[in-house]
Amino acid sequence: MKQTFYKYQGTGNDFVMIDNRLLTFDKNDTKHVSYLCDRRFGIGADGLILLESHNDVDFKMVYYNADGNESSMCGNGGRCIVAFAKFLGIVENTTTFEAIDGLHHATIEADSVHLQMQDVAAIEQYESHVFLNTGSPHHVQLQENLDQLQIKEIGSKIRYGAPYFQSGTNVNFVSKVSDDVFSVRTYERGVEDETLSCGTGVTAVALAMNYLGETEKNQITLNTQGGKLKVAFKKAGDGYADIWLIGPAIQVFKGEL
Ligand SMILES: N[C@@H](CCC[C@H](N)C(=O)O)C(=O)O
Repeated sequence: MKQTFYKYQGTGNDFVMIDNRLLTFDKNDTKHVSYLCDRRFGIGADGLILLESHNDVDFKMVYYNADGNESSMCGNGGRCIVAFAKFLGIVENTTTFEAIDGLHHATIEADSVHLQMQDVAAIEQYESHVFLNTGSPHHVQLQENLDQLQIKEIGSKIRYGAPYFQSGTNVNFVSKVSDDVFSVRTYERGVEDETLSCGTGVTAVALAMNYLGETEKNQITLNTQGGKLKVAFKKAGDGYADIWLIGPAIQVFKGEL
């Protein structure tokens, strides 16, 4: 049986999107997922996302990295699946759905999706970086000469090095533009390369910059290689709550497998 797929992108973080409400997609075939995400032999994407039915909320999101493995939360993918659910007529402009890290609320305003992220209870501060989990694990470090960095090379050393090793982390390099604007480049675990944008990554960067006192603002603009995202949040004890990731989510094309 032919399988219809869609391609979505959110600030250049791109995804194969499949309506799997009839459970026809083989979720255990890691090689097939990585083949579909391959940019030379397949469709090409940073990840693959299945939209499935849910008993209590609007739908369920299942996320795979380009290496074919199911992974933790994808913020840009979360925004894209909300746009996809609207396209399929499952939701209108507000929704609640379940992802691997729990329930997410979202609203749609024109091409922009506002996605509520899970609260962050704690941030670990080290000499040269901070570490936090915004649905996915993120190493965040301030960096000069961001444009000249060999992200794949230095990101991979950090991702596979101590204390992360095989389970790994995503790695974000940040430079301050102004009090409420930061530029970010991200090495993504599971893609094992720089991606043009990472939603949980820019969320981690915005919280980390506030935590380190680099900004007192609670709405930050993040310049990624693929465009601008916004993150809004409230401080809550030692952590952060009411965290929103805001930006475009665009359908690029439709095809058949
Ligand atoms: N692109 C994503 C992050 C996807 C998960 C990540 N690669 C991991 O395995 O931790 C985003 O937009 O958040």
